Amino acid sequence: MLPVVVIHGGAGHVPRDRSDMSISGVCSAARAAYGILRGGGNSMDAVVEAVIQMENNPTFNAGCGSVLNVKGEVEMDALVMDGKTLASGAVSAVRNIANPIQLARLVMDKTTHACLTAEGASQFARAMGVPEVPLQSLITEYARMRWQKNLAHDANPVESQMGKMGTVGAVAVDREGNIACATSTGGLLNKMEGRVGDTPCIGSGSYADNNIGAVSTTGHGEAIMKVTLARLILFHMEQGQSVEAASDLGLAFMKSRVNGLGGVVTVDPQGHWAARFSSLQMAWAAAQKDTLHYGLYTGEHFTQSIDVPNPH
Ligand SMILES: NC(=O)C[C@H](N)C(=O)O
Repeated sequence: MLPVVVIHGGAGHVPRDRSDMSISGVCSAARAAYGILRGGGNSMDAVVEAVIQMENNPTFNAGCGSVLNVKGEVEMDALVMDGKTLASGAVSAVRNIANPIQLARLVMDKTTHACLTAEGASQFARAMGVPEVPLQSLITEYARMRWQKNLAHDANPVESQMGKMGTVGAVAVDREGNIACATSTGGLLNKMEGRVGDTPCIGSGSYADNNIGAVSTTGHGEAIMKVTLARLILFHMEQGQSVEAASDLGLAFMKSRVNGLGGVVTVDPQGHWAARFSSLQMAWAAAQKDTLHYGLYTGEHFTQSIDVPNPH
């Protein structure tokens, strides 16, 4: 069953004209991550590579393409976790960086801390030689249009949040049985300056433990934090539930208890995997045994050989 990688491109509602781009984005990321695993690479390198690809893809709400805060600026959150040691690294409210997931990994590898935020994170990035990029290079026309639309008096903030949630994440198990996860986001549209969501919070935005499995989450961050969704799902797995049942139990609890919608990708140490969501859609892809799996709507599950070019 090993190795395996599972990717999401955010829970929410993907407008029809953007759905092909979302599917091809998650499939490319899954293919790249699986290439690393198939070549004997480790799960941490695989999930970070997958997330970098999606941060660089303007289709997703992470890196370039991030949604804008109320001031029209980009502030991003990211987290990585290593299931072997339970080491983790996160950054929150970072600006002017193309790949927050790389900075999160540097926090894990090069500091004794678990999370750096805002200006302190920028200073650390400079010290590590991570190049600064202009704010404008992270802002797409689409993100600006949605920001402006949402400032209008008659805007429906709930509806537009669900319009594009687009956070990205990946979980993987490598040949050695080591498990890792990575999640990255621009957060919620028109959020307050300084708002930190679930993504950089261990146990909410993701969690990985070689003994249990890993989960990367997406959806309404405040709801995800209330139920610590990633760890909740792993708790159900510890109690003997399958990856699929545990994911559904966690998402159902979040819906019934705090009225929150979202989605997850989940793996266990044997390589069983699931991509589940309570939102209308979630672009997802998985790669295992040289087969690419992907879907967007509830119940959708397409497969093809990993060596055949992207479906869209
Ligand atoms: N798109 C998302 O998944 C949003 C993210 N969970 C946040 O609230 O920051």
